Amino acid sequence: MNLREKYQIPHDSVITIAGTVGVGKSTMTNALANALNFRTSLEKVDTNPYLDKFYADFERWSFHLQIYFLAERFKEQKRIFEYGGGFIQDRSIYEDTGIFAKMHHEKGTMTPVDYETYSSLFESMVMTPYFPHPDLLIYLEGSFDDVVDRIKNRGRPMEQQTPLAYWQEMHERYEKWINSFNSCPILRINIADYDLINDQNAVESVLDKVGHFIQQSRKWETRLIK
Ligand SMILES: Nc1ncnc2c1ncn2[C@@H]1O[C@H](COP(=O)(O)OP(=O)(O)O)[C@@H](O)[C@H]1O
Ligand SMILES: Nc1ncnc2c1ncn2[C@H]1C[C@H](O)[C@@H](COP(=O)(O)O)O1
Repeated sequence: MNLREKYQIPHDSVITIAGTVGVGKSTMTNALANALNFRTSLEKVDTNPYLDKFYADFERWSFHLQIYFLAERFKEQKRIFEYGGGFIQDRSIYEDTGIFAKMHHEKGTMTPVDYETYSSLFESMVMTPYFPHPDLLIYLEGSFDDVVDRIKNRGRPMEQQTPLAYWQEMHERYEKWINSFNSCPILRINIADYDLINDQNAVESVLDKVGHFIQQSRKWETRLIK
């Protein structure tokens, strides 16, 4: 019996991993996809034509970057649909608007007109009955200090040059955002409770939680339909 069957995770599940920059989303995405034999939908940082420019000048590039991310995530959504699910997705589309666009708008690094244009595009593309939401959003949470250590250790130059206040603001916004998020079921996991890098068994403890959670959600759905 493979791990997907062992933990009763449906073969067509779409699981998205959310959380602040550096918390461990890509690591979790790869670990779960390997264990389940699922495909990954990863954020491609190296080929992003705006990201470096954005970190150097938020005001000039924030709108361009958000439009780029929206297009990329929609392309990925189409790919996931065409394969019929069985995906682990590195970051949800909801964070683009709920965290990044909102934060840059409120901090004055995205103009009100650009924010309005972006938000109306997002609303008409994503917040509709035609947009398939993931089966589960795994929210990774961790202390600010641990997250900053991980950003430092990873060493992406553009992130090293960004003031700590930016990451602090984002960390606080994530906590508020997840408390009011309701677009799909959420499973919260604290990064202090597992270690995917040094502990071979850690992925199975996550799969165990995911399996239980999906079974519970499906029971609730069945009761609601009846
Ligand atoms: N369990 C862990 N323990 C220690 N370091 C970790 C762990 N998980 C991830 N990391 C490291 O933290 C950094 C950020 O992880 P990453 O998965 O790239 O985060 P994200 O995709 O959320 O930005 C990477 O250098 C990664 O190797
Ligand atoms: N929507 C976004 N707006 C601004 N910056 C973003 C957005 N989505 C991702 N990013 C940045 C943050 C990081 O520097 C890289 C990759 O994110 P990560 O959380 O490390 O996977 O892109």
